[in-house]
Amino acid sequence: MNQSSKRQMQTPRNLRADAARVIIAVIDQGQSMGQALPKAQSAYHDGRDKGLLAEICYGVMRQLPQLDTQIRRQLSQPLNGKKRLLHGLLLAGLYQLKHTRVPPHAVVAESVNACVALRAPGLKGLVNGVLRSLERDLDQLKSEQFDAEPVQTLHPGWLLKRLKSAYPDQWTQIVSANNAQPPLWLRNNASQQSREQALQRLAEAGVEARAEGNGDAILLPVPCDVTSLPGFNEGALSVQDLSAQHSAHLLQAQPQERVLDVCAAPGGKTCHILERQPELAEMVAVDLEPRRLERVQQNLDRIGLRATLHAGDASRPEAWWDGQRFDRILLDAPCSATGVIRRNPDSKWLRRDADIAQLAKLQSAILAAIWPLLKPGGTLLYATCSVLPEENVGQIKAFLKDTPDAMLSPIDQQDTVAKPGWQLLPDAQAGDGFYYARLVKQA
Ligand SMILES: C[S@@+](CC[C@H](N)C(=O)[O-])C[C@H]1O[C@@H](n2cnc3c(N)ncnc32)[C@H](O)[C@@H]1O
Repeated sequence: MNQSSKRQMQTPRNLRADAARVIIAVIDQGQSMGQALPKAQSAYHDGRDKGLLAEICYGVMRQLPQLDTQIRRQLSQPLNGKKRLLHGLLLAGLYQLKHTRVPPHAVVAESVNACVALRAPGLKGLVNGVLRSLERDLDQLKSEQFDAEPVQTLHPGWLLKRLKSAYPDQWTQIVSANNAQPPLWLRNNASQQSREQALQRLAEAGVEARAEGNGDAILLPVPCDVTSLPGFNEGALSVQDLSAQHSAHLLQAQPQERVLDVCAAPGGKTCHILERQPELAEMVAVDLEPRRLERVQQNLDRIGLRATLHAGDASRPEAWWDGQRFDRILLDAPCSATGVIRRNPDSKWLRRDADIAQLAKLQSAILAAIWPLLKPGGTLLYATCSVLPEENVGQIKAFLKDTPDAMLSPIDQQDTVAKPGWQLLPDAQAGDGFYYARLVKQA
């Protein structure tokens, strides 16, 4: 038995203590929620506990600077070193008081109990005192206006600067969409059922749902456990944001074509392309991370689809490419994910300004390395879930300038060589922030 299992046997399991550990792992140790949260959730069997743990941790990430400011004011000295987890516990406590329906007495009692699980029973009094004092001032805390813009807007200063410069008229809209809870979007599998049939089955199961746009997207206004939806386990439905669902429609794969999906994991777009065009000659999906590629296989298995998977670096195709060119390529490039902050609020605190130039460099290296894999006459769809021009319009403009056989295939009338691509901004009622540019190789 390892040290951490021994420790867990000696101390009672406490959901607030686990939330504190996840929060501190993200804000102090730079782990993503995607790494830290599933590990913590695996200790719970009840879906409601898993859900509450996720709600608290994601909520704290969304509201972090305001919660942090309001807690620090209560402390005569910061909780550092061995006491640091208690700071995470107070962040979780204040989030619950301000933003959830958990009764305040339960928030305080559970947080005080968590001190034992966090091996700090001597700090029960401090946690009790701070949370009770915050509870007394709750109305004032909820409506407080903060002088510092990063605290008021819940965004780091470097990102605000970039958003203001790129979107002088829309940045406040972007910021408020980033701070909202994202809607739950499903993708209907057109090879198994029509969207109308899907809506009928959902209605029969008592699930409120509506279709949006001309594609496969279905909006669930009330989030639920998707695995219990009719057809989900058989692959008739998948979870995928509305904006991400444009990729298969824009790529327009045809029967007997060879298609490459670069940077494919966890495979949402690979599966959608196959659902819309089941008669491909071959679908090849590549991702750098072998463990993430396992997720692609799991998604393919659930839906009953097949693809050839390679773990490899997209900027070095010589290591995995068999030399046969592709008719269509989807390049869903690694990016800042600034279009999906509402789904990954931890990214606001994990990313740094300097990452953007590094990412833009990687994107242009991948584009240049992948372009030779496209047949003459073939189509490459470049996609990111970023809203930053350096990764999107700037990237494609430079590529078109440097690549004589690359031509823009406009997505709409605004998509021109002077300002190539289609930039979607996050919308509280609709899709994530996304960018698409479609390029054709001259025959
Ligand atoms: C935005 S995600 C892709 C999402 C995916 N297309 C989907 O729809 O489910 C970006 C992916 O790029 C992968 N990646 C990052 N750098 C890479 C590289 N140099 N070569 C190949 N894949 C890379 C990451 O592992 C990650 O899975």
